[in-house]
Amino acid sequence: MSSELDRLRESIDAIDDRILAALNERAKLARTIGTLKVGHAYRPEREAKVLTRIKGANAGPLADETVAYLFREIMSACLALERPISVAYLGPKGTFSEAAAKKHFGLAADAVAAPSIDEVFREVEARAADFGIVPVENSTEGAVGRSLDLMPNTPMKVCGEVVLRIHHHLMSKSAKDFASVRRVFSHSQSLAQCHEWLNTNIPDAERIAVSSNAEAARRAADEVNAAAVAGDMAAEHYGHTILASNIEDEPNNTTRFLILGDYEPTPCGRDKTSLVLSARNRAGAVYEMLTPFATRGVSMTKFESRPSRVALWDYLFFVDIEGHRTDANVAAALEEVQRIAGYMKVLGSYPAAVL
Ligand SMILES: O=C(O)C(=O)C[C@]1(C(=O)O)C=C[C@@H](O)C=C1
Repeated sequence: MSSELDRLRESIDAIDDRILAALNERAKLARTIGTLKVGHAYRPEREAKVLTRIKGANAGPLADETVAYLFREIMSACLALERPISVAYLGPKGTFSEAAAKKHFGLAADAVAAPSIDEVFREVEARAADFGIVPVENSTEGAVGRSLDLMPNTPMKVCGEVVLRIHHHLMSKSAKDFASVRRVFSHSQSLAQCHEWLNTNIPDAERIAVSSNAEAARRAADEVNAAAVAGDMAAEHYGHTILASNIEDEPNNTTRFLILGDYEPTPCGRDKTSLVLSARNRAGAVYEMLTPFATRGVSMTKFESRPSRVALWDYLFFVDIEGHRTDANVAAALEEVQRIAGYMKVLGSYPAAVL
């Protein structure tokens, strides 16, 4: 006699068959689309539209974020069937950059660890990887200088952004509690982001800054009563036990990454454009240079200055605006800014992060 539970499970099996058939039908269409495309099969503007549409169409009870993640993976698998893609990230395995690569491209993409931010740029420029992902800013620690410094000279385009909530955990293989932790390894930015928590909970443990959180997890795994401050992926990769979760001082700790590649996305409706500018060296020059954005109704979402490294007290300005470079008001504003600025490079127009 079939119980209520068995009947419900049979219904789920029948639905799973329909989902499976629909998934394969979708995959076949994507594969055909793949044969029609020239260049990269990856189309971030289309992916952003699919995810935005699915979130809008979702009737629940699954959350919009949940269905978006499921469709992220479906598209990742469909893309791999068209043409597998590789993505260089700042390694080693277990870094937040790897988590950002997986969040943006899904699990079917081939994520390749590079030893430095410079090497991520080089791999994409040399076509050793299809795309690269680099961190550009953290909500508590500010700009990632090296990523910005390499932007003006790369022939690659910015073709996407990823926003990742950063959760740090205290993890160890050998220490069973806070009291037995003698040394804590982490990247200097992460030690800074967890400064208050470390002062309160393990004030006597020595803090050692290393090149990445993943490297910290590796070092801590080899040493008795050592711990690391790192993320979930590093804990999993090095087999640590998490002694305390989410120890970052700022609960909204977020890092923004940019995707680099030899591809210029067309508009998707919710786009951003990244630029580098330099102002002529006279009073009011920066104000004057940015005025066309205000008069054309273009919103600026980021303004960051960095020494140009060409002349003393000479600066480059990294600016993000809303809209695509081909939108009429953006194109008109850029034309005026170009005339006023000493130098302007459009790094790329790309879909604003959906996930
Ligand atoms: O529409 C396309 O161009 C596709 O290749 C299909 C698809 C998808 O699965 O929806 C797959 C990969 C692209 O990055 C964008 C979308």
